[in-house]
Amino acid sequence: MKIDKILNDIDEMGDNHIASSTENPVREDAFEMSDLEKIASIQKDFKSILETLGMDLTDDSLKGTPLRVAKMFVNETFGGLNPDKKPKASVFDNKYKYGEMLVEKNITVYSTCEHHFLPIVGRAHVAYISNGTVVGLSKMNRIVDYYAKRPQVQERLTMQIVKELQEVLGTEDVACVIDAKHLCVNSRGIRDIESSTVTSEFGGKFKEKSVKRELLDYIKLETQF
Ligand SMILES: Nc1nc2c(ncn2[C@@H]2O[C@H](COP(=O)(O)OP(=O)(O)OP(=O)(O)O)[C@@H](O)[C@H]2O)c(=O)[nH]1
Ligand SMILES: [Zn+2]
Repeated sequence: MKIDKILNDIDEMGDNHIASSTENPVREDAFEMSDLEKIASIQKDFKSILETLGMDLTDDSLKGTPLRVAKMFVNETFGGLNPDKKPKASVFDNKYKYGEMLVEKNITVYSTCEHHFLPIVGRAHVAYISNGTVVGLSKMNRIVDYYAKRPQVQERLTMQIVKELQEVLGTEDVACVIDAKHLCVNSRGIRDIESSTVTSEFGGKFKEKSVKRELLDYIKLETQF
């Protein structure tokens, strides 16, 4: 009886409380509000922030800002919090039996640092080795963009991209490297305009030294943004 209860408690914790480390910390009731309701609520809250800062919301230039920001947050900047917007990745048979790695490099990353709500701007390089299935090239860019459009830390974003492509392609052999500037580091705080952050996740064969080396040779991290 006692052991049943313990097992049951663990089960419940698994279902309800322990988010896997690659998931964004999103509340379970996050989808109870429609996008329109979210926009209305953020509009009110952002107006309040501007008023607290002492801004005159009757000014022509400012009066539309709360609604503008609310729409931008829900539809654009944080659109990736809405699972309905997850890209449908069309996959095809690898009929031509292409057996080398495929690298989609220099994918634009616009994300938002979840600590300061300032932009993260950079490039993602995504690679996979086909296990019989190939994916439309643009879908890799779309997957990057979907996960980027959330409050993020770069480490999690990198892992989410790899995990999603592993599921889509049915193979562990997926890798992602992101090189990005965090405006919270560049424009405030330490104000180091030159520094950027590199994160990587190497799955399956990409853990092997020679395969990893090949990928790093292709992407040569010299991208300027
Ligand atoms: N690991 C990681 N850290 C991040 C990322 N984006 C921002 N940060 C860091 O998160 C940290 C937050 O630290 P805090 O000390 O709570 O914030 P703060 O007082 O504003 O820190 P400063 O930026 O040093 O002024 C900072 O060091 C940021 O540089 C990210 O994607 N990954
Ligand atoms: Zn930050």
